[in-house]
Amino acid sequence: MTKSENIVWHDSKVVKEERQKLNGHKSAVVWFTGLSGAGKSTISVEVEKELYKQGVHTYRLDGDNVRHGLNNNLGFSAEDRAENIRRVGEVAKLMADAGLLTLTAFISPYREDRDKVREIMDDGEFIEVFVKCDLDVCESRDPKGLYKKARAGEIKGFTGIDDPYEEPNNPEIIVESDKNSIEECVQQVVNHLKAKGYLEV
Ligand SMILES: Nc1ncnc2c1ncn2[C@@H]1O[C@H](COP(=O)(O)OS(=O)(=O)O)[C@@H](OP(=O)(O)O)[C@H]1O
Ligand SMILES: Nc1ncnc2c1ncn2[C@@H]1O[C@H](COP(=O)(O)OP(=O)(O)O)[C@@H](O)[C@H]1O
Repeated sequence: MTKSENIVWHDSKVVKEERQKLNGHKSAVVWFTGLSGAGKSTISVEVEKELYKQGVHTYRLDGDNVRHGLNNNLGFSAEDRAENIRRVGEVAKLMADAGLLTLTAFISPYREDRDKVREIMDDGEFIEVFVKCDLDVCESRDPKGLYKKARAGEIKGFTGIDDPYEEPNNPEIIVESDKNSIEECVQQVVNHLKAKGYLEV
């Protein structure tokens, strides 16, 4: 769906596959989803560090960061979250087209919004990582003190408290951050990428 008319696609003479060849690895979007405090940022940061050590070209998009710039006009209504995820999905797709293994860390609470991102990606280039963690554990971690504020009624529509989180039905990876250490979760993601051939051309 585009609002503008009279726009015509212009192809580049260098394509994604050539960029991947130059980089020596595939490109894709590794999409972390889960409750606030589940560990999306922590795990994706460590995965990126590990991939960098292995010579992989990466970039990481994080909800808190993107909402300071590109998406600073969006709040947390269902409509704004959908638009947040739509824009991030498009940016991540461009980054994958540029040859990067792109990591994203957004709550992305709605299955439909995540599935729409999957749909715009080429086959095999959307790797959904469900960072599974009991709400009780997320709340006890409360790294930013937001659950406390939500329970006190100072934040309305907080995911998991008075706003929904829809678990993925069929994610490529499930890391259980309330059962396994940060290192184990990181290794699980890196191992998957290696085993599925993403780290080579
Ligand atoms: N109402 C409400 N619900 C959930 N989260 C809230 C809310 N208000 C602020 N925050 C903070 O914003 C971060 C989530 O931003 P995202 O862009 O990932 O959210 S979403 O994907 O659009 O749902 C989230 O970051 P993480 O804790 O890293 O997930 C919170 O720090
Ligand atoms: N196995 C684990 N995986 C990820 N984070 C963990 C784990 N165990 C404890 N934590 C802690 O939980 C918190 C997760 O916060 P954060 O990464 O900001 O979550 P999110 O990005 O999902 O909101 C951090 O303080 C982190 O150190």
